[in-house]
Amino acid sequence: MSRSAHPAGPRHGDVLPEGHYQAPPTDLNALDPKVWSSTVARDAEGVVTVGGVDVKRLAAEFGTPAYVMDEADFRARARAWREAFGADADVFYAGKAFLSKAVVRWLHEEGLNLDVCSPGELAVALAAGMPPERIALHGNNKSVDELEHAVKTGVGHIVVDSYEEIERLAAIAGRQGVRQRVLIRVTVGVEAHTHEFIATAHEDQKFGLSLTGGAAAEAVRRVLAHGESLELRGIHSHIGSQIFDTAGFEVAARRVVGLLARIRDEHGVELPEIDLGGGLGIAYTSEDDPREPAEIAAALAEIVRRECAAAHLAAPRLSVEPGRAIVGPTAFTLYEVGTVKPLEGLRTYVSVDGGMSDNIRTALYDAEYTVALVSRTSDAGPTLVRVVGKHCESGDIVVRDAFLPADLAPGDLIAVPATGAYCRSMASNYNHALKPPVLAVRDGAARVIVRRETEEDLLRLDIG
Ligand SMILES: Cc1ncc(COP(=O)(O)O)c(C=O)c1O
Ligand SMILES: N[C@@H](CCCC[NH3+])C(=O)O
Repeated sequence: MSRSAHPAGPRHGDVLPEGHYQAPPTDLNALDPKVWSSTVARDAEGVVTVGGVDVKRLAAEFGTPAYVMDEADFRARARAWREAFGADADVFYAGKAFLSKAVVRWLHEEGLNLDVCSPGELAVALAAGMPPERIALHGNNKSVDELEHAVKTGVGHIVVDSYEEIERLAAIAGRQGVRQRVLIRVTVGVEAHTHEFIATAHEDQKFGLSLTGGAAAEAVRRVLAHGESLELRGIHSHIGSQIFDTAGFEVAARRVVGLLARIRDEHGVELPEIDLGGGLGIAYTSEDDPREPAEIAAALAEIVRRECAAAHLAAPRLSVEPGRAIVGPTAFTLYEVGTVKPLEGLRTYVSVDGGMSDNIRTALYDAEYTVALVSRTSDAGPTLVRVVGKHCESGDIVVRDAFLPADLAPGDLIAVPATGAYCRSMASNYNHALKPPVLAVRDGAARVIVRRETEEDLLRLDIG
């Protein structure tokens, strides 16, 4: 995802390096099904509809900016993951990607489990009725209070991430008279980003206990030593984000299974579970080619089966934690165009009524998005645009370089697809922006599942 040709991006009229920047689309009115959710279409007037509701109606009724979530698409993706992994594996949706009570209910109904990584996420999960035993708790610095609450709640398992946490949790479970199920998060020395992975390069980060450095083995000893209050169920690894192939998972699985074999040899215990985490990629632009859940599930199951057979271990139960791959493609962000500022010889700056407060990923990760005019079609030719927000930052960019029709005008509605993951969940109140609502659309009806913030919401926290 590097942009080496021009640090500032392409200029209008540039010959763009092939495969590096998004090329001008042949049809600006077309909506690539790779990046738009499955019910998105244009009606006879050319207005984009989702779940049978047109975006002009959504904007009129609920205002902009708004995250628009395609409920049928979300459910279908969740179900596809569940079915792909089958009865011998568990799918834990990673709530950090996006969580709300409605989403928890959909997940529950579709038979998925939930990974939470904070007391806030746990509260939403419980408020929406997710059975505690189907919740896993993550985090690299869980407080005593958080652990006490999680154990009391009866969460299915806790993924421990440090020696301190093992000692704290053992004491807490002991006091509560329960035997808490735990997985140990290990650092497998694999850093995976899209097509590449760099073995051993990922030791230097805050998550997990190092396999190569021996910390993982020591954590195993410590958890087993607390056998009365802690039940060691398995090993957890998570290798990165927006990954398109399974090569990194293959290395991770081999190393995790290697640890399982050592645990059997040293402690005489065969652990029944391994969790390979999340990180599977989605299409943000037409150039991305994610793999289907069935293909990923088959590949991961085969990797684990092969590695276990080689180590003469019975294959443990596998779990995965996809977040982005389920929720990312299910939503787009709907904006109204406020200003259109052509910069001669460069590009046209299109200002929308949101920005880095509703999508920080472009500024934070140099993430790539695409954009479309959705309130009408246009026969005008493509013009190179940068979609920017209304914040006091020159880095307040939503879509760095894309093409929109040259007749784009204030009042038009544009939408950025694939914003279901890590956009609302990472939204901020910078410049006292009000976080946009999340709308769920299905079968011709739209409803608010997370309401728009109000100035009263902001002022309520401000104790003058
Ligand atoms: C432990 C863990 N599990 C699951 C996920 C979900 O990742 P993604 O949304 O990329 O699938 C993350 C986030 O990267 C994570 O840290
Ligand atoms: N938040 C990141 C990924 C990190 C997820 C949590 N470990 C993103 O938007 O891509």
